Amino acid sequence: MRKPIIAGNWKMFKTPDQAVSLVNELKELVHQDQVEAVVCPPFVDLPGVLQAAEKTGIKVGAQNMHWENEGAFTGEISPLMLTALGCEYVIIGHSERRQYFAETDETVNLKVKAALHHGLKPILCVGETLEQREAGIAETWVEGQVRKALADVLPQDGEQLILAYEPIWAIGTGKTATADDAGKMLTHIRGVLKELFGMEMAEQIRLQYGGSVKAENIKELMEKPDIDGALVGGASLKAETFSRILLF
Ligand SMILES: O=C(CO)COP(=O)(O)O
Repeated sequence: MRKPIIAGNWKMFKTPDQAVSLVNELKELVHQDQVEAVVCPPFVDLPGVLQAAEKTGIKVGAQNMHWENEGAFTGEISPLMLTALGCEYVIIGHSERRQYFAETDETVNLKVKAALHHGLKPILCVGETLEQREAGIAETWVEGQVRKALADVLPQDGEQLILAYEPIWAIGTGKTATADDAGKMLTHIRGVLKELFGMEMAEQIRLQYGGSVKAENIKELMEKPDIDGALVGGASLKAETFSRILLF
């Protein structure tokens, strides 16, 4: 049985103080362990959030990282730095990173491998544009992203992996993919994972949907057999809205 995992991607929102307040509010509202709750604040918020989240069951992740341990890479953060803080998760290959910061399938692959090597759980993001969906190539495109991101990843590392399908046209637009479309894509992705990692491992990997997830649509999404959770942007920025999603 895969434990549901719902993660909040706070993107470039919340100062350190605001981030700690949000976790404190959240922990008052959410007392359950049926769903794994993760928050992914900006880097500078991580120490405070990790401290506030301690012993609450709320897990913490970063939104990105470099693949090298250290080096002359101005402005970057390494996996060693994240593990030293006590981070458990790291989002990799979010479409905003691919679109605005020139991340490629190759760098995403390097980051996924580095995260696994350091014992960080990658939340690997994939998803198609509206043009690709309308051209009928969404499945082929997303499958290609999955295969390239996971090239040379060992099957036994599969259980650390979370994979999030986020159609770009559904992010921050209020347009959610229908539960049927999201479920269908994630079933397709699990099929690819079966081929890459074997049936048994693929059945353990948790798959998320992301893109305008809110309290009103989470239940229907979670009813799909291959949707094990969600990656939530806007609605994760308020304790009230995020807790309603977590308590779906
Ligand atoms: O990009 C997302 C999460 O990573 C989704 O963002 P929204 O929930 O704001 O659409």
